[in-house]
Amino acid sequence: MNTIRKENDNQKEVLLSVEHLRVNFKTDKAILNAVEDVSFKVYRGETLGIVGESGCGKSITCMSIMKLIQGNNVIYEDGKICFEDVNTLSLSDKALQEIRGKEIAYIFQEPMTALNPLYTIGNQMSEALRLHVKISKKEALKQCAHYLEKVKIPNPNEVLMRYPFSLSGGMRQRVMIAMALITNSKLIIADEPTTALDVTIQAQILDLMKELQGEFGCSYIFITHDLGVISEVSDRVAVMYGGRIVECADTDTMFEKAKHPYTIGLIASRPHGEMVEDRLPVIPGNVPSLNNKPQGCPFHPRCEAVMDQCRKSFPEAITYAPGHTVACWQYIKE
Ligand SMILES: Nc1ncnc2c1ncn2[C@@H]1O[C@H](COP(=O)(O)OP(=O)(O)OP(=O)(O)O)[C@@H](O)[C@H]1O
Repeated sequence: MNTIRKENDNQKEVLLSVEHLRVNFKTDKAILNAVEDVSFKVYRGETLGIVGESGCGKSITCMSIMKLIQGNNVIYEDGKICFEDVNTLSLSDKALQEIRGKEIAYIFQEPMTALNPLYTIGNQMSEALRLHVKISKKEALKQCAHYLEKVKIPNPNEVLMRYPFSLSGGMRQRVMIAMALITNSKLIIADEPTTALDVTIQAQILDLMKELQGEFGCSYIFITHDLGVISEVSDRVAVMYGGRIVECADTDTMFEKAKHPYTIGLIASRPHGEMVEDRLPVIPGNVPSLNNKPQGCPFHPRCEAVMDQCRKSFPEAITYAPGHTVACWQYIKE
């Protein structure tokens, strides 16, 4: 049987390494496995896209990095999350507070999740900065205006005095990006940041994020269910299904040489420019719910290439080619 080869790091510097992460939720009736044995790396200055259908565990995986999951029914059963060699899962709340918003920032689909409607933008941005940097309020506001300019918000001094509800969705998302950059975050996790925006604003925000990455050298994890967005922004892509990463590769390889039947189906069902048929192919069936996950590979009930082994156990990921891993029994030779 193939053994797992170490991923080819190509001398790139690892910023974040998630190893064998398992996240469960305890309910009255059962323990639900939301994330199972997930491992991936994020290199300095790159964008990793995480893609998969709703409920596959993208957000829970990424929120675990900063232990952001609400509620006391969450169990980090196993795994390690090394951010610059610190295991964030083992940190106290106080130590995590130091990292949140400074080293690692999380941008949500709906910025109002993070912005307080009762305070002005200037108040919130400057206080977020002053949590991590010892400067006067006046100096902080000056820096805030500078960063609002960076995210191309016109009249930044006027915007600093406004309340979040008086800004458009696109403007609020720009404010969130400015807040992530002002503290010099090394890793920005963007969770469907453009899904709620219309297409032109979405394109502007994606372009802006790319431009700022060039200037600030930060890394992004970009969570989305939209393969079009992934192909635009990502250097590498991890595909999730049923709480697992089923395939990971650089973006070109993923779109041209995907190996996992789920990835192949996902790419085939994507609207594209040269469509000759009226209908897009769809992957039959639905994503399994957490309390009804099939044994073995969670994709097997929907998979056209299903084999006996797929119903019994989930395969270990193998390195199909340098930098390209896939977890599918088809590629494991006995
Ligand atoms: N607090 C919780 N208690 C129980 N189950 C939860 C809790 N939070 C999330 N889940 C479940 O964990 C699974 C993974 O959720 P997650 O939000 O990571 O999915 P996702 O891939 O990000 O989906 P979406 O694209 O819809 O946001 C889902 O089935 C979700 O219902």
